[in-house]
Amino acid sequence: MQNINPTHTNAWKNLQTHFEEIKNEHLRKLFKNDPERAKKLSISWEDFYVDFSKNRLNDKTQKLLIDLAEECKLKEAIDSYFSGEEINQTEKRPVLHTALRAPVTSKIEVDGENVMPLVQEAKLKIKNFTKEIIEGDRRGFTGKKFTDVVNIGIGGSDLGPVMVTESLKFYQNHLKVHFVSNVDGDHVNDVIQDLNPETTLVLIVSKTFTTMETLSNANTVREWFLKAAEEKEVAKHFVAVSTNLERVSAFGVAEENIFPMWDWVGGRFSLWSAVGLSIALAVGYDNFDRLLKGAHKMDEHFKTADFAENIPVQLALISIWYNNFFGAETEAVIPYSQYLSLLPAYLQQAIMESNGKSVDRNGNEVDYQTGTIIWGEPGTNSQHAFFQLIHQGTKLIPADFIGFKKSLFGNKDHQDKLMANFFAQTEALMNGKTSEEVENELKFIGFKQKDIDVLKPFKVFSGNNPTNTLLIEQLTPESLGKLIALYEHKIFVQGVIWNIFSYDQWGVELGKQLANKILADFSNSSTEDHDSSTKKLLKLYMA
Ligand SMILES: O=P(O)(O)OC[C@H]1O[C@H](O)[C@H](O)[C@@H](O)[C@@H]1O
Repeated sequence: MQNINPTHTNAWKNLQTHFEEIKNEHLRKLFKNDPERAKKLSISWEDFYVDFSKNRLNDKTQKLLIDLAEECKLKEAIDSYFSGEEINQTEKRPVLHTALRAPVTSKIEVDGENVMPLVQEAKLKIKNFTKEIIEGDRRGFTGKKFTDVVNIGIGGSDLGPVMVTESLKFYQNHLKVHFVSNVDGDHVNDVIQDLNPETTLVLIVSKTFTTMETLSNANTVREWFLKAAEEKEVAKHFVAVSTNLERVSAFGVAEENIFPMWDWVGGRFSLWSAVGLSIALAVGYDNFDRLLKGAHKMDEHFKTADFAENIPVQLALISIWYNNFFGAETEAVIPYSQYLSLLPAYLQQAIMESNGKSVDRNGNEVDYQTGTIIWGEPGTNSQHAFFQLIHQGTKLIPADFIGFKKSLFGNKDHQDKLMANFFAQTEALMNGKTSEEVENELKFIGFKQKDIDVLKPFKVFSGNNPTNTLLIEQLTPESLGKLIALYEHKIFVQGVIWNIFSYDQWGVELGKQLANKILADFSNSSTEDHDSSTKKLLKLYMA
C-alpha cells in the first residue's frame, strides 16, 4: 500500500494556489459562465445519475483533484484492495468485503487460498436456512412456525443489518425482525416483552464474540427463553454469526447453527456476509442476493471507470476539497426516502470509524485534516429541523441529496411533492436569495420601504452551499447495494489520499477498558484511581 503524504504532492500545492483563485466564486456565476457545466460535472451510470455540478469547483479543480489521486497512487491502491493484499496493516489483514459479492467464478486469495469456495458455502447455508425459516419447514420447540427474529449485535453487527432491513421494508415478508444492540436493559426488555419464545428465532451476531453489549443481551434473551423451554431447545432457537467458534460453542449454540465470518471482513463492512442473515430472513434470499449483485456492479464501476467518470472517486475527491481546503468539518447525508432513515447512522460508523484517524501510515501525527463528521436525516423532515443552519448559519456544510425517481407504492402526488422539495433545496442552497431579490419580493407584497430596510438582512440567503445530487431510478435491493458500496469505496479513496489506515478502530478500545474497570469498581464499591469529577459521579450513582 502507498505511503504518500498528500500535502507533499505537487497536486496539493497546486490545489492550494487554485483554492485562492476560486474560493470566493459564487456557484451562480460558475453556472452562468458555463452552459455545459451540468453536463460536464455529472455521471450517468446504470440507474444512477450523479450530479456534482452544484459544487464550488470548476474544470481545473476537477483536474487537480484527479492529479492528487494519481500522485497518491490511487489506481495501485485500488488494485491492492481488490486483490486481497494485507492493506489493513495494523491488524495484518486484507480487506475483502468485496469478495462477498463477487461472482462464484472469481478467484480471490488470502494467504494463497482462494476464499470464494468458503464464501459460496456460507451463502448456500444462508439460502437454505432462510428458506426453511420463511417457509416454516424449520420450526420452534413446540412445532410452531417462527414469526419473529431478534438480531443481537452492535456496531457493524447491527447498523448494517438494521439499516438495510429498514431500507428494504417494502420487500419484507411475514417475519418480524427486531434489533437489540444497546447494553441498556430497557432496549432488550422492550423488545422481548411482546415476543413469544416458542416462535422467536434469535441471531447472535458478533465477529469477535467478546463484545460486552452483545453477550449481555444474548444472556438475557437466553434466560428469557429458558423460562419457557428446556436447555436442549436452545439449539432450535439460537444461531450465531462469528469468527470465534470456540466462544460460540461455549455459549451453547449448536454447531450447525453457526454461520462463519472471516478476519478479512471488517465489522462495519460485514452486512454482505452472514452478518446480513437478518436481512435475508426479512426479505428472502433472492432479495439479499440482489443487494449483493448491486454492490458488485458498483465494485466493477469503481475498479474500471476512469477517475473523471468514477462516482466513488469523484465524491471522495469533492469531499476532500471541502474538508482540506475550505475547512468544512461536517458533511450531511439527506436521503429523500423515509425507508433510508437509518442510512446516516449507518454511514456514521462506516465513515467515522474508518477515517477518524490522526496518525498516518508511518505512525506520525498528521498535520492536515482527515475524517469528516457525518450526520443527516431524511428529507423532507430535516428541512423542518436543521436546514435553517445549512441555509443561513455560519458553517459550510456540503451535503449529499439522495432521491428516487419512482416511489415504491406508486403514489404520484406524494412523490411529486417529495421530489419538488428535493430539487428545490439544492437549487435554493446554491442560488440563495440576494438583497435585491428580497427587496423586490417585499415590495411586491406591499411592505413599506422602512420595514423592508429592517427586515432585509434577515431574509437574505448567501447561497453558494454545495450539494451532490444522487438521483436513482427506484429503491430496490440492487440500487441500495450500489449506494452502500459507493460510500464504502468513497471511504477507501479518502483513506488512501489521507494516508491513513481506514480498516482498524483502535480508538474504540480505551472507553471499553475503562468501562470494565468501572464495572469492577461497582462490585467493590470503590472509587479509587479516578479523578475528582468521576469519583463524585460514581459515588452518586452507587449511593
Ligand atoms: O461484531 P463484534 O465483534 O461484536 O463487534 C461489534 C463492534 O464493536 C467494536 O466496538 C467495533 O468498534 C466495531 O467496529 C464493531 O462492529
